[in-house]
Amino acid sequence: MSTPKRIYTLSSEEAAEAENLTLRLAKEYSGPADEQLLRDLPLLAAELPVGQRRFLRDFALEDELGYAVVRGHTIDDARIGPTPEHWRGRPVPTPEFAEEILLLLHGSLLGEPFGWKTQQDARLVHDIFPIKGFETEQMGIGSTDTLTLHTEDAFHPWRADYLLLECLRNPDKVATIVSEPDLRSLDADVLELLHEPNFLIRPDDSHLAKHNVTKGVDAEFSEIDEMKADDNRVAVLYGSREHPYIRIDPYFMETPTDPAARRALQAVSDLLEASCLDVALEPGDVLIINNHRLAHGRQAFQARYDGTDRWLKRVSITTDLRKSHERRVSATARLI
Ligand SMILES: NC(=[NH2+])NCCC[C@H](N)C(=O)O
Ligand SMILES: O=C(O)CCC(=O)C(=O)O
Ligand SMILES: [Fe+2]
Repeated sequence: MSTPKRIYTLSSEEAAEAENLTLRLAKEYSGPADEQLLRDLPLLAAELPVGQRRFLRDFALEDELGYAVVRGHTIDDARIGPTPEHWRGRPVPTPEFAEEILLLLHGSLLGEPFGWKTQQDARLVHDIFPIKGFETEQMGIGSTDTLTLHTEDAFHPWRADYLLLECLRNPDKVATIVSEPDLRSLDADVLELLHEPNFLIRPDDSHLAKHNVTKGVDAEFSEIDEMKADDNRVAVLYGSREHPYIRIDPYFMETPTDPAARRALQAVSDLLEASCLDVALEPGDVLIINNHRLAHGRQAFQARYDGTDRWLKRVSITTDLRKSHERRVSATARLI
């Protein structure tokens, strides 16, 4: 048994290898949703430096840590160009296609990338940067308010197993917040209630029709609407009793009417808040989140809106495409 490692820093030779690989692939494929690229990803990932690949595999298999960082990729600031004003209306491929490929390659060592028909107009690789007019929103595109702690897409049974965030720029060192609570510190009765289906987690606002192009996706948005009002109670903790997994987004959860369940949710929320750490991503960092263990968020900041804003890329990874089979149009389709 090796102890899990938190960070892998590439040597300059490894960074050059990874960069050459992604620049080459960016010329060979048409965009992040290129069917052939998605088929080829695991084969292509075999060309990434072996140390980095082993690090990701250890992280996944040990399943101990909530997050890990691969640091030291080269980001060509001039090539990627200014931080866009919006994720809509970008060219395909974008100038940062090589960086999107890098993120997808990391993901393919952990599982299969997928996207939501109800989020960022069904794009597979998401942009996270501040957008004018959304400053106070509880979405990745907000800024002036702390993005509260959450499991990514906590409301959904097919949510990601891993969430990957890649930093393209972050001049003000705005921190991503990570919280890896020691759940064993909770009282036994609280733990018991959290392991039972007592809780309502609602879809977050990024899945609302008003934030997306809705053409042809009516059924999916209706389903999101239904999920905002249904009575599908779920457990916040699951898996082993000794080292449980967690699924939580207090901001988008209903306050339980039962006083004991309410206290249990408050206790785990307080523990999450007390377990927070800041991780300020640097350009070239890939943050790998175990979405069954980590709650994450982001510190508040002041957007610049001058092309130099913080800019991350995000992709969701599943270890089991099959569970969403009914929703995907073909065996290899990635949108659910
Ligand atoms: N507590 C929260 N703010 N939850 C929602 C998280 C933001 C959401 N994942 C987005 O894409 O923007
Ligand atoms: O901006 C960050 O560091 C995290 C963003 C995030 O959690 C999200 O967009 O869901
Ligand atoms: Fe998130």
